[in-house]
Amino acid sequence: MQNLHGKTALITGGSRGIGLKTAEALADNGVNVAIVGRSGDTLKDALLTLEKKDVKAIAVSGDVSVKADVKSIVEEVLNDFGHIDILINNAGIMGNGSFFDDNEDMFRKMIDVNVFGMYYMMKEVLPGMQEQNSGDVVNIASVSGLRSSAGSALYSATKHAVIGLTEGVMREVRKNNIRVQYLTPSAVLTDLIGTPSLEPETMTHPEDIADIIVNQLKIHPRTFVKNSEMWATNPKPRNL
Ligand SMILES: NC(=O)C1=CN([C@@H]2O[C@H](COP(=O)(O)OP(=O)(O)OC[C@H]3O[C@@H](n4cnc5c(N)ncnc54)[C@H](O)[C@@H]3O)[C@@H](O)[C@H]2O)C=CC1
Ligand SMILES: CC(=O)C(C)=O
Repeated sequence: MQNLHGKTALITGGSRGIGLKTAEALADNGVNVAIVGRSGDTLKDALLTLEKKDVKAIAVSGDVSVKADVKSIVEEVLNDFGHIDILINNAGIMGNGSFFDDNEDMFRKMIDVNVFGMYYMMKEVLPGMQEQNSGDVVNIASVSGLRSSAGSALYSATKHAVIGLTEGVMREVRKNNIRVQYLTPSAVLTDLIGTPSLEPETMTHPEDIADIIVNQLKIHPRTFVKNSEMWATNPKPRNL
C-alpha cells in the first residue's frame, strides 16, 4: 500500500454528492484537494468543510463541458499546487425518460458534461502526469454504462462512452505509470437521483464510494483495479 499524504487531487463536481465525499476522504488522508463545480453557494460551503481539514483546499468554479473553462481550471490548480497527482472525473448529470420523448437537447447536454467534460479534463491533465511519469485518473461511470434499461437509454449511452473512453486512454498511458480506472456504482443516495425509490439506509451512500476510491488509490502504484462495480448489499424494498 502507499501513503497518499502530500499528494494533490483535482475533483470535478466536488461541491456535493460523491465528489464532495471523495474530496473529504482524500483530505482526511492528507491529500491537498481542488474541487471544481459551477459557481455558487454549494461550492463555497463545500470549501468551508474542506478548509477544516489539515490540508490545502481550493475551490475553482467552471463548467467542465466548456473547453476554455477546463483549460483555466487546470491552470489555476497547477498555479496553486504545482502538479496534479490524482484526477477524479466525477461531474455528471442525468436525464431519464422514454427514448421517444423530446430529448435531443438533454442528450447533447449529457454528452457535453458526462463525456466531453472528462475528455477535456484528461487532455489538460494527462500531459503533466506523463511528464512526472506517475498519476491516477478515476472516471466515474455507472452500472448504466454496463447495462441499459428502458427509460435510461440516453444517460446509459453517455456512460457506455465513458467506459470506452477510459479503457482506451488507460491502455495508452499505462506505459507512463499512470493508472486510469473507472467505477460503475449503482444507485447512490445523492441529489442526482431525486427522491429515492429505495429505503435510504439500504442504499449505497456517497461516502461508501469515496472509501472505495481512496482505498484503490492506496494500492501499490505497480497495480490497479481497472474497473469495479458497486452494489447495495440488500436494497429494500426490492433487490435490483
Ligand atoms: N447517484 C447515483 O446513483 C450515481 C451517480 N453516478 C455518477 O456519479 C457522478 C456524481 O454524481 P452524484 O454525486 O450522484 O451527483 P450530484 O448531482 O450530487 O453531484 C454532481 C456534481 O457535478 C457537478 N456538475 C454537474 N455538471 C457540471 C458541469 N457542467 N461542470 C462542473 N460541475 C458540474 C455538480 O455541480 C455537482 O457538484 C456522476 O457522474 C454520476 O453520473 C454513477 C452511478 C450512480
Ligand atoms: C444514476 C446512476 O447512474 C444509476 C442509478 O445507475
